[in-house]
Amino acid sequence: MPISVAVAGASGYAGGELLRLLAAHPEFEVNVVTAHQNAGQPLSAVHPHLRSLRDLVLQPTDPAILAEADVVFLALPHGASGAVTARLPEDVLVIDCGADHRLTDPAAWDAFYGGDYHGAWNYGLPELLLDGGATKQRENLVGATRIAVPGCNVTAITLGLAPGIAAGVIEPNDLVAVLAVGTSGAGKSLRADLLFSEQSGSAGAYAVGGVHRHTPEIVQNLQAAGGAGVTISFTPVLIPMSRGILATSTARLAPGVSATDVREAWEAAYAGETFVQLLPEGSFPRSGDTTGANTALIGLTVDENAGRVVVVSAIDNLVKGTAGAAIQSANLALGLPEATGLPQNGVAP
Ligand SMILES: NC(=O)C1=CN([C@@H]2O[C@H](COP(=O)(O)OP(=O)(O)OC[C@H]3O[C@@H](n4cnc5c(N)ncnc54)[C@H](OP(=O)(O)O)[C@@H]3O)[C@@H](O)[C@H]2O)C=CC1
Ligand SMILES: CC(=O)N[C@@H](CCC(=O)OP(=O)(O)O)C(=O)O
Repeated sequence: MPISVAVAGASGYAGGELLRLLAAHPEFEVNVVTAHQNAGQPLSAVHPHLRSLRDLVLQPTDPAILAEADVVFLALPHGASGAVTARLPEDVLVIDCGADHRLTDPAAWDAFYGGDYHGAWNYGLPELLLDGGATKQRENLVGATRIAVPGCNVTAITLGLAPGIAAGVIEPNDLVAVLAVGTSGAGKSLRADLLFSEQSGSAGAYAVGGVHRHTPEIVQNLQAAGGAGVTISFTPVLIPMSRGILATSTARLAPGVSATDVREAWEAAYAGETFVQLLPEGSFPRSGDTTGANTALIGLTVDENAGRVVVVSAIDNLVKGTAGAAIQSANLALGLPEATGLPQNGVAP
């Protein structure tokens, strides 16, 4: 018997990517898709690329409709999922791609989001190192019934820096990250600043100066990895590409640490991981190397003059940054092999 799945927010970018991956998953069957303004439309009207699901019709995002499924994926705007999740039965596995259940600190929620705080859920980043690398987050996901998927910028930076924090080879209090990000990260809703004529041929920083709402989530993750007193200055730069994130993160070397120690820390962190891969010294990923894949690629070196570690991490924001992480976490929660239905290979060019 296939596992019955519902996707809320199915007309958006994250919802569409969930559906593309779920349609290729051998254990899941998508039976319910919901939307807001597009409710009543055939799915094929908003996602003409999803041919195998063309007979589905978008329904209103009503918890009673979603509760018909065994597994519910939510891809709703921030603040919209809390009210829905409160009305879903305990025995339904719920995976929220929004921010509503990511933060453990209500004060951080108030400061960066505002509105009702709905509490933190199990965090959907299986490869996240915990407690100095003693364990990883995947162990907490087995059997979970409520999972909060990370923000995409958060995933790129966390996977890049956590090994150095966990191993104590970088200083946690002087982290800097600058990210080139694609426009699909902003969602599908109409915004004048995202028009083709505004974006094409130009790059611009946004949420500059420690105000991006992903900041407390990154700090939360790196503290969980073992860093005390984590501070990070993080600046996203919107560039003219539809998908992808390329994060360049740097950190001061801890005293007495060599370049060999650094590489060994990252190698140990990701040895055996299917979806997080460290590239050889001298190789750095391009965001396009991960397009369509649930893969994070990491390039690493030490800038000896500056005394800093430089980590370049690439993900597809809609796959490892959202929909892929959601399905990887669902696989773990349900006791399925973690990589089931998830592509390691991307598309190129
Ligand atoms: N895009 C990305 O790269 C990433 C997104 N996420 C998260 O995933 C979630 C969805 O993002 P994304 O797909 O980009 O956004 P989109 O704007 O593309 O899609 C939003 C979806 O939510 C529906 N919706 C809008 N308003 C409401 C409402 N009030 N109640 C119920 N449904 C509503 C929309 O329906 P309709 O179109 O019919 O109005 C649409 O299906 C967000 O929480 C986002 O932060 C997380 C990581 C990365
Ligand atoms: C281009 C752009 O606007 N990108 C978004 C990324 C959104 C994301 O990663 O996810 P959540 O919204 O779920 O946190 C941003 O920087 O806020």
